[in-house]
Amino acid sequence: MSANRTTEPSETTVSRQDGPALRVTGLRKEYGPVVALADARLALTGGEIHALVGENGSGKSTLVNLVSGTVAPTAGSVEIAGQVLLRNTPAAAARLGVMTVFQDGSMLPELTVGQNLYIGTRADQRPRYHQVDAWAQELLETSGITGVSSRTATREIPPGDRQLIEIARAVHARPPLLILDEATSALDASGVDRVMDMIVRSAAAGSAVLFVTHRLGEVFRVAHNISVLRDGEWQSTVPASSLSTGDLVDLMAGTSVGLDFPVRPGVPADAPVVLTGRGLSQGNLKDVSLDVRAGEVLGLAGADGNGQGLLLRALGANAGAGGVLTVGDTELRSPVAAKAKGVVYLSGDRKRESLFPTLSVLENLTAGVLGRLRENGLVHPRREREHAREQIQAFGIRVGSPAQPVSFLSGGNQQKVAISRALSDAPRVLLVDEPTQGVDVRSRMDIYRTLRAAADAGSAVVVVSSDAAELAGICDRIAVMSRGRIITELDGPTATEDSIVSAFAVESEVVDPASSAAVSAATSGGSVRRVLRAHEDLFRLGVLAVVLVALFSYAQGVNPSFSSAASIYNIGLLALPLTVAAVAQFWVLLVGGIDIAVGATMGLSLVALSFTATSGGGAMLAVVAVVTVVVCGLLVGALNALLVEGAKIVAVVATIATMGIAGGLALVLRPTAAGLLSPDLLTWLTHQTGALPTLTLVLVPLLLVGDWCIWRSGPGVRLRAAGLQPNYALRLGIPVRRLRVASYLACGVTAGLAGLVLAGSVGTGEATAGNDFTLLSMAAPVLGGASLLGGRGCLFGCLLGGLLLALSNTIVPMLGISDAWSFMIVGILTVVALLAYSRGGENTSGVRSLVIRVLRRPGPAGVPSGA
Ligand SMILES: Nc1ncnc2c1ncn2[C@@H]1O[C@H](COP(=O)(O)OP(=O)(O)OP(=O)(O)O)[C@@H](O)[C@H]1O
Repeated sequence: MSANRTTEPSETTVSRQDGPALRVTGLRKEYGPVVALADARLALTGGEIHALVGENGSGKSTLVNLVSGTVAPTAGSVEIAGQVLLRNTPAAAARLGVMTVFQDGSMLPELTVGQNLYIGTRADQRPRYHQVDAWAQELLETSGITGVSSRTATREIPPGDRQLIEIARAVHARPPLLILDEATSALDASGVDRVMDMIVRSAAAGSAVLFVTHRLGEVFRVAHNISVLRDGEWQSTVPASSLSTGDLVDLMAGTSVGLDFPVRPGVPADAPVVLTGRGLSQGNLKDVSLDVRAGEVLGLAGADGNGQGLLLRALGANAGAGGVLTVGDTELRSPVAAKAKGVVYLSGDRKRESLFPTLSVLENLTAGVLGRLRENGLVHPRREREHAREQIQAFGIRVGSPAQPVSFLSGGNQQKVAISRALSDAPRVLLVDEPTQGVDVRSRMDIYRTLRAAADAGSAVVVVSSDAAELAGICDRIAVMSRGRIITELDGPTATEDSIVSAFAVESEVVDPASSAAVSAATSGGSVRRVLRAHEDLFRLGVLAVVLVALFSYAQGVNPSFSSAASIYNIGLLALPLTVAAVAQFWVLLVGGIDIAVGATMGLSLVALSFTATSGGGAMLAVVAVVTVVVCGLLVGALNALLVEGAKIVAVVATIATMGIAGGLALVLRPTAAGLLSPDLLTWLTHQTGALPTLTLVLVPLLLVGDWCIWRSGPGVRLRAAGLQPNYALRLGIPVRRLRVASYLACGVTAGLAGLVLAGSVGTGEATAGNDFTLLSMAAPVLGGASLLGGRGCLFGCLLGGLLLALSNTIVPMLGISDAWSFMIVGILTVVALLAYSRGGENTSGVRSLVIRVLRRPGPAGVPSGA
């Protein structure tokens, strides 16, 4: 990664337009009693780089969200390139020319880099989908990102590279208004250089750039003008050249702020070693040995992705790391053992690993010290509140109420909650990754003082930071890493930002730029595992196919006539309605929904057919039958969509209600089975070609074409994105709600068609005939690889899942055991699939996801600020 430190702001790069690229007037946003932004005003012209600064919680991200259309203002207006933003949606803002890189990113980990670039680019600027990889690779290369392949799964690349790619995507679009909200927070010096370079080039090309950051050095490097917010109120807009850093910090804080690093008393020569690592290895972390002593602050420095993060995790006894880690005489083999010995690890991935986003600020603050807050065996609410209040005061956490969900806090305030919790248990060793990411200057100083105080009180503190100045300011000792090894150690008090950077820059010149991705990928296992992860969905299908073949062979061993044409045909007939019901369920699972009413819809359709399709033949009968089930399915689907997306009722609850309504209506119409269906219809539905039902032969190509559309087309990727991360998808202008409504309708229609297929074997209007499919319609797609969290699986998997269930249903009687076993087998198979597919990744399909799904409210939740 080439460093470029010559990006000076220059008035000559500003090409002024007639009107402003952005004009914000009287903008106000209230969240209940919290006034996040009051009467904000701002104006930017094309070619201008405008920094927006303020302390944590001052309203910067709120302003960004309002201009980007992700939240609606309480009052005021946003004008982009002369046009008022009338609809508060990201798509509307994007149409007016806004491109935003959000504080917490919007790259979907489950998609490839190329797919992410594709869905984040305006329709008129992206290629046809089959050219996506080549187009994305070129975009990466022209942006100077050379170590990353467009085909790599985004989850495999480190956060810094993700951030760079996202910025490159936004800059490449040459938008009239480019917004970067703390877009450099995960970047090291060389990454920051590139971003500064991109910003300057973007402005030179005519974009107005609104740049939000806590790194004031970056502000003075590129900004022409600076606007300051304090406590949600606009303070002033001034030319960058008229202020010093100190003036700006004072303006942000509203008071004079000391910017001196805390005094380092020095670590006594006889300070005991509290944590020892020997031969620590994991992926690209190579055989590192290290002693950490009581009372010292040890920094781990290096270019992004050279093993610092892995070493810090290994020191916290992260699972999978090789080597020996000891505290005193005790060897630590797990994070739990480490925690018991006072070794506390605080991840840099705040959102996923450091906080409980749905719990309140109070619960997050007290989670680590509940033992101390007990009285008579129970946690005492008053002591809990007091502890939370003390921490809020000590760390200056800006919070409406301690009962607020922590995800509603601004990014910097969330970081303070995480740090405060890590410190509240007086750890023997504190391991912190990026302690001040997203934190304002004043709070940064508070955190430095707190870390120093912890060390002075006898704790050992190990810090990874991409900010070399920070390490130089607070560390007693700095271990510099390159390519997974410690290459040198610097004495903290005499080390400077420059000496640290040059120590690893010398080595970095020969570092393979792809190594950062490689090091990151190493956190999740070796190359075989990586290949498996990359083709995980295919792998699941393969496993399922093997299980099917094994079951079939077993059954044939027990009963040789099992492979006869008649037997295969019967299994096919059994699997058909199951597969179509599974496909119905799959549509909603794909976008993160669930439909309990699939079985009831099938029953209702069957009953309706018993009124409309009892006689006649030819094309007319076919049309009547299809129209009947489609209308039934549409009605149920529309009701589901209305309740889930309109009334915002949790999907499980809403569709249970729909199940009751559809099932009840079917019973009212046919209290007992009656109304024989037309013999012609039954003949069509059960027609045989070779050893298979003809409908199976029709279905298979349809499923394959459907899978091609889902996995290999632009709309398919956008649909999956809506299921994988609705909040991110929404920001990228994907109409998540519309897609969900469409999915419920598609689910209803397909469930109606499943009812028609079922009619072939039932033959009469039996209201309860679909009941078994309530569970089976969920089990089959899950067995076929679908995720209960959305965005995963395929239609062909539904077929294999349906076949497996049909096969197990057929085999049970052969074993001479009760039919009741088939229900248990379905349950057991589903749980096994959920457990087998469950993993600790970024979008799991495991038991955890089922719990989340059941508890989750529908619709993309309000995008948490800075979450
Ligand atoms: N969805 C929400 N519900 C309730 N309060 C919110 C919500 N989003 C933001 N806030 C509050 O609005 C205020 C401003 O938050 P905002 O995220 O805009 O601050 P910020 O200046 O971007 O801070 P940081 O630098 O820490 O990211 C904060 O007090 C925050 O708690």
